[in-house]
Amino acid sequence: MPAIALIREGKTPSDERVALTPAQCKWLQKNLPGCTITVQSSATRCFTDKEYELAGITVQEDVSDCDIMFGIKEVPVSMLIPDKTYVFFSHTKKKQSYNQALMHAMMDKNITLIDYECLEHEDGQRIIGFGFFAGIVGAHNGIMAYGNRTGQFSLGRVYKSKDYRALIHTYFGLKLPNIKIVVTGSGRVAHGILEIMNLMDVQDVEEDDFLSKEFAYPVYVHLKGAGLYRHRATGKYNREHFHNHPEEYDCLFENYYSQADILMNGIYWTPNMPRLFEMEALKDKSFRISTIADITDDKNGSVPCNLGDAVISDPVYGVNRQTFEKTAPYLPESVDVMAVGNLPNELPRDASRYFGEQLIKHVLGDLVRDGNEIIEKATILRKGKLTEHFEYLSDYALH
Ligand SMILES: NC(=O)c1ccc[n+]([C@@H]2O[C@H](COP(=O)([O-])OP(=O)(O)OC[C@H]3O[C@@H](n4cnc5c(N)ncnc54)[C@H](O)[C@@H]3O)[C@@H](O)[C@H]2O)c1
Repeated sequence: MPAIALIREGKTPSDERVALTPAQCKWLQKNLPGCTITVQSSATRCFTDKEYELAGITVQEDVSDCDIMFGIKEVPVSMLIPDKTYVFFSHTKKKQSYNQALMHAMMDKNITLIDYECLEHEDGQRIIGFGFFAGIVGAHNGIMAYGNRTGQFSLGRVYKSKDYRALIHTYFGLKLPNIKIVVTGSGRVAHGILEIMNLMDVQDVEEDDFLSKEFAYPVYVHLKGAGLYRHRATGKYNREHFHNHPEEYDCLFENYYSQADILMNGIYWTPNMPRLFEMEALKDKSFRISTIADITDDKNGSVPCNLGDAVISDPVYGVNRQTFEKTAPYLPESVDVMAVGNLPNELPRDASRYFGEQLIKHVLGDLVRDGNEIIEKATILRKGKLTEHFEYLSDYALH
């Protein structure tokens, strides 16, 4: 059986997440006969070297004896070991220019690349991801930003809590004002947002009521699928058709921006999908939203006033409603945007545990045995060459 390594993250700013926790490694070594895991030592990983050692896992600097290298973020070229199989989020499948050099290096080094993002069930639903904790952290940060803007309540930073359980304790006694929140999306991110809505005692209301009433308590409406999109000609929504022809649909969010205080965006978006609103809408006096948590986080994407990644240490900025320029947060003439690309890193231990569970449940056994169709379809490179499913990357991979 191929030997597994958990490699040290090398990207800057450093990421603390890891694919398997010490307890999960221990469980695998016991329950998956022949499985051996070696952890490359790291000073910044959310589980310390000591924690892995206490779980009976070998920790060392040199992992060149291993066969399958599990990481999270892009592996720096200087850290790539030739002829190995790497599994990480490569961010190459959309021909991202900032990772083209990495793609070339992996080809030169004869590497087999499996990308977590490309692991999909037959119907296209992604199998593993960090979205749930992105939704948790993003929703918290959105509410926190609204509190900072209005001075009506105060929430601390997520990363200051030891873990998710400790975070939940900080909500004790929190009483939100009578705000109206729109939550969008249907995947893991949306689930994480809804979890925070429930924990903060924000009530779920129907679309019609949200659009026509004010409430004596905080409320949210959850928009997805038919609640968010309508075919321009037929007036209907069909999930499969929408996934294949999103450009034929209108977005219904426009009806909501004059009725909501906060937008929590968790949709999956590509440039051929309609945006939630256009930038000009910010000038509209009826645009009531003052805080946007764009957890989806596509720059100038579904939320056009997402002006680019903010960072965990400074997650909120303003966007002037007339000039559309970036400003300090919490100004009267601006809308606040919270859009950070690595939100789960505010709760790295919980996010890693959640990720590892999915990895074990759906992928790892088959990966170390003979592989399967799902893994095949997520294999971008085999021994340095593009696989059939990723031939469309050939111009990007050419060098
Ligand atoms: N800011 C962050 O730190 C962070 C972290 C994780 C995810 N994200 C982003 O949030 C967004 C949502 O992520 P998620 O984890 O909820 O995703 P997910 O894979 O769990 O769910 C995606 C949902 O979108 C739907 N969908 C609509 N059109 C689709 C299409 N054309 N192809 C595939 N699915 C389509 C799917 O049916 C599914 O319900 C993604 O853009 C993701 O990159 C951001």
